[in-house]
Amino acid sequence: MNDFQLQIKKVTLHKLFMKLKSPFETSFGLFKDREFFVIEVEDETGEIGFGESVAFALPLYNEETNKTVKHVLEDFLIPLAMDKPIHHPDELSERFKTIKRNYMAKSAIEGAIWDLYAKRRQQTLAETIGGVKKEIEVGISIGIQDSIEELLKIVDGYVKQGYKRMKIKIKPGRDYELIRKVREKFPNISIMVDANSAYTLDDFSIFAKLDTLDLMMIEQPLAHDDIIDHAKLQAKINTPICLDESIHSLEDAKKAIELGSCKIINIKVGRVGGITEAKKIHDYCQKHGIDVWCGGMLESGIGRAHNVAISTLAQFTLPGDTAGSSRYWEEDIVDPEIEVRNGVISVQDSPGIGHKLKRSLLESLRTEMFVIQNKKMREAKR
Ligand SMILES: O=C(O)CCC(=O)c1ccccc1C(=O)O
Ligand SMILES: [Mg+2]
Repeated sequence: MNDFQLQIKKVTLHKLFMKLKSPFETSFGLFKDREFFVIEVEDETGEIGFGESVAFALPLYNEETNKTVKHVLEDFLIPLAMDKPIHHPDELSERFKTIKRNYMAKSAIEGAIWDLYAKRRQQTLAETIGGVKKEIEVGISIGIQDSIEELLKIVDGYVKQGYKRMKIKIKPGRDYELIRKVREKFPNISIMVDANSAYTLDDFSIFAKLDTLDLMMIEQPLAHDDIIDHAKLQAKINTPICLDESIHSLEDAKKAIELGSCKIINIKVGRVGGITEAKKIHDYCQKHGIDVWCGGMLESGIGRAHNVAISTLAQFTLPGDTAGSSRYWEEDIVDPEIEVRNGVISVQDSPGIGHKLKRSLLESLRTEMFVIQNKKMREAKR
């Protein structure tokens, strides 16, 4: 096991453009489509792994964009990944340490290498990272709607489909009254809200009212880079606060937990720089009794498959934003598509992410492609 190694021969960045089935509105903006990179890594044996970058076209969720991801991958991370053989994917976060932040770029290449590594070992990605579940529970994220009638109808539809919890996006002016009506109509379902950092402590009265609605949690109510005000808010309400945007690393998680800024953490592999860091946060939360769940970034099936794998770790005790392929896409780029049955996904049992890429569909959705060859290997062969 110790003498295992893989050497990266070639990395291909496929930039895709996919139209969403219907627009998705958050407090920071409206998505009508999704532009992102699929990362394909090939090693010296010809084995291939896939990763997905979760950055958006615009820096509205955090500071990264498709352009920064491409720049950082091409100029820094891919050369570091190709520099010498890899014995285990956990080595990469150490190798990337000199490059500050740029977590989504790091996660994109690291994820592809995890998939490749798992395939080389003939294991599922879930097994490779230490997952223990064969099935995971799934919640759904519902964008801001034009009317309460529309919102109630959508919630009703997802309740009937069996989703295990409803997450409803909120923003100032579209919060308490709407959620109160949803709670009134559905007294017994799990409801949470996600503000995507749209409020400040001046809005305390809104949180005091939301606190009466028996919500599972309130996700990232305050600034994207804050943990101090979140601690002040958490001290004044019973509803657990869940942090998303504020947590980029194990260090961030430790500080937030110590301060009492949250009781729950949403782990997005892309936001924390990859699976290795996500596992560290998971393990720490497990030790400290903090529930975690897997967030989503409107991924294609490649990113979703990685999310399913990470969700099989034991401390992912709450349903994640891992709704299936048909939630956002007319047709997904993976085969089989990610399928949710009665609010549950069955974890694939074929090696790696367990889903094949639909190559011709990928090509038809591709707007740009960049191929980076390992020059060292080419020279060695000559
Ligand atoms: O992928 C999903 O289904 C979750 C969607 C979601 O809530 C979201 C989508 C885009 C950006 C941020 C978020 C979020 O979790 O905050
Ligand atoms: Mg969120």
